[in-house]
Amino acid sequence: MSRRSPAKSNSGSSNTSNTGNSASHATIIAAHGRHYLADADGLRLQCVTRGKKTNVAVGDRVRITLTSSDQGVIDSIDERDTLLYRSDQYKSKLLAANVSQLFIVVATEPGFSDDLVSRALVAAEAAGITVRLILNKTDVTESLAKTRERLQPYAALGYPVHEVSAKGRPEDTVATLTPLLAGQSSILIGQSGMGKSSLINLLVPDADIAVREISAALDTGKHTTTFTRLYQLPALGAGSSIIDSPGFQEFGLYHLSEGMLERAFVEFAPYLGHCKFYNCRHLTEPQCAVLAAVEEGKIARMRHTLYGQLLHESSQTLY
Ligand SMILES: Nc1nc2c(ncn2[C@@H]2O[C@H](COP(=O)(O)OP(=O)(O)OP(=O)(O)O)[C@@H](O)[C@H]2O)c(=O)[nH]1
Ligand SMILES: [Zn+2]
Repeated sequence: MSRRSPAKSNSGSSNTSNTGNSASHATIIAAHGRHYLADADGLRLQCVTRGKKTNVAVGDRVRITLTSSDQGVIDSIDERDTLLYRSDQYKSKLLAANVSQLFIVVATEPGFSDDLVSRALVAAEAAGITVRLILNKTDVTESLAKTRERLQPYAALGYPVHEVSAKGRPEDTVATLTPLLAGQSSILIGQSGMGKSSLINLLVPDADIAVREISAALDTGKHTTTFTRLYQLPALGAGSSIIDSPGFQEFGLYHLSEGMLERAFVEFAPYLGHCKFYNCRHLTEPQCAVLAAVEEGKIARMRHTLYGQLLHESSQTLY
């Protein structure tokens, strides 16, 4: 995958016409290495890519040439609406394609990382995806007030915070989240221990069975929680789905360009274009409107510091 890659995929050459096998349109519902599981109108297909390609993501709509009744080869990827990915200095990892919204799950305890939350927000903004925060474990009243306070800066930026308690008030939790999921392709991410699995189990009644099926089909062995998977939610209307992505401990954004970065910090928007230098990087430049806003307390220092860190990452070579 190339640096600064846009959300659109190259569809590749489609050569479904002369293989003699029937071709199918399908959605990728799980990925494990170079092995994928696709859903074609309820039919499960184990697929591989051609050659060594690994540019397929969960959520991708693909064309598959069947090699048997339940196996196939991915010939092409349809153009993507969105693509969420992370990257370190060496490689990028596709998280999900075609999602319309990202839920970041945090909890009253254990504590969450502002760095990871902000990185996820930036990744979503850069990909053009709506973001919502879910505050889980609100039944843990001792740390509720403090956690709400920590989330306040994100709420002030316009990111909705939805309070739930997967264990304490499961029915209310479902009632809160169901309308948000209807008609959307959503992805749930969160640090370990925030209650993401508990939420998925509430929202997807047969999640356990689905995971066992997927891991058998992909032969993932015991590592059943280490792959991303998509669950269709037909009861919530056509096109509703939710992607469970394994706990993220790091969220590198080396692929974002400087221009993408400054726009992904939504609170910079009123100041962009008002710096003395048209190519201002908002780090140390004189008469920088962004730095002035930080000084005046209009932009949180924590966020500006992260911006500087991400800018630094973005200047590193991505191979
Ligand atoms: N008090 C309380 N505990 C909860 C709630 N939701 C989940 N937990 C507990 O928090 C712990 C972590 O929950 P999981 O659902 O496994 O969390 P996870 O985010 O999927 O964590 P990983 O599997 O490590 O990625 C478990 O012991 C849950 O029982 C809640 O609403 N309230
Ligand atoms: Zn500036």
